[in-house]
Amino acid sequence: MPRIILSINAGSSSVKVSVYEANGNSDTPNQLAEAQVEGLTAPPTKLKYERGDQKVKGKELDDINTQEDAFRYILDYLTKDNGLPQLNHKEDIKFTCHRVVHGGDYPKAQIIDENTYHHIATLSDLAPLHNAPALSIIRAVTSILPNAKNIAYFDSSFHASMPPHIKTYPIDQKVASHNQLRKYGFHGISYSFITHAVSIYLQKPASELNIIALHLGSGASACAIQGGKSLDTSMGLTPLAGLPGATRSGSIDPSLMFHFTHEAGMPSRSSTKEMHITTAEEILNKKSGWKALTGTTDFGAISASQDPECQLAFDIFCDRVLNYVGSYYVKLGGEVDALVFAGGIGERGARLRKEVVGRVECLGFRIDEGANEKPGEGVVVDVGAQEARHHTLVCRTDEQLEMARGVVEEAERFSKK
Ligand SMILES: Nc1ncnc2c1ncn2[C@@H]1O[C@H](COP(=O)(O)OP(=O)(O)O)[C@@H](O)[C@H]1O
Ligand SMILES: CC(=O)OP(=O)(O)O
Ligand SMILES: [Mg+2]
Repeated sequence: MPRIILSINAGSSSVKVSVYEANGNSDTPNQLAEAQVEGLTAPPTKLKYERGDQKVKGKELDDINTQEDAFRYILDYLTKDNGLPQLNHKEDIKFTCHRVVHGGDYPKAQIIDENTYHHIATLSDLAPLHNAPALSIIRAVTSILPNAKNIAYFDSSFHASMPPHIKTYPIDQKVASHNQLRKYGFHGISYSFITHAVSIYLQKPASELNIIALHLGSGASACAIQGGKSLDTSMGLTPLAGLPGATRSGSIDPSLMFHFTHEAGMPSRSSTKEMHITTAEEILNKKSGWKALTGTTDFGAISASQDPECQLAFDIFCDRVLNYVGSYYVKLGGEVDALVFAGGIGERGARLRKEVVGRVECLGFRIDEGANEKPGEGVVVDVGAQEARHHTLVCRTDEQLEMARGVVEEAERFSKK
């Protein structure tokens, strides 16, 4: 009998849930449906749904404010869809995969039992927009689908390969080691998908593939991938470091906060029993980025606007992205197969791609304007000019599929306990 897998991706501005059917002898899960609630940081939230030819796009929703609300809404929607009889019996859902952003030192996916749950909870302060919402969904699944086995996939695992001189911060090493203060890096489930997809597209084994990958969504990061493994990435101990995002400042001078407010070190009023953050962390994670600069977190609207604040936000993003493309190109010794754009902004932001690629022409990249404006169908699409030295690709990343594939691949390990 086919097994049903529910794959849940709780991002900072969206929740995406895909339903798969996996047959015993095939290693590729077959997608039955995909539902997405987006706009959690820019209400009204909207539903996108796809099952075969059946499509719903942009249905506005009321009273959906958190990732848990979004998940409960989606599960209800899926189970009420008459065209999805596979979900009529909740007990048929054998596995649920959960994207958990901060997994500390976990090098691979884990079955969620009491120990893993508590370990993920202890990391909540280090991913204030992510771990607690993911745990709220895990709790909901445990009560609604008691028969499903919950597996956590960590955004940080892909970066376990970063060498010590890249993951170590130059601070007192006793404190660093005691408090586990190092660079972890995130968006790893997406980078793993991208590596696999680009390796197939370029017909080059992943172990020989060098790419500069940009996952640009509500949270944005860059990754230098060498021989299919993470060499460096822009996020750090927390997803705040590196590129700016919808509500995040990205990297700033660490002293800035003490000049911004005298209350920087005080507990934030939005701290909860599960998650403690300081006022500084609250400001830099939730009240900065595109929201602070322009009043909206919708980068599509920012890119289309002529307002000076939007133009400034756009220019800042291009500038910070360039910092990483340039330095990762050097770290990879110029041996780069492709520059890859992914995530909501990377996949849909033609203007941003054009601007960034235009600025790195000196490195051998060049955009094909027609292909860039309207990238064709497919998981990976070339938007670079034919004569360019390196490819410029758009990859429609799919974190849910990456997790579901992992479950099928490791079904034996996950079925044991
Ligand atoms: N046409 C567009 N051009 C640029 N950015 C866009 C466009 N459409 C959507 N976006 C942006 O994509 C981002 C969401 O990306 P996504 O990767 O789905 O987010 P999340 O981090 O929640 O997973 C939002 O900032 C949204 O404004
Ligand atoms: C790690 C991270 O920032 O994720 P997202 O872009 O989904 O918020
Ligand atoms: Mg995301």
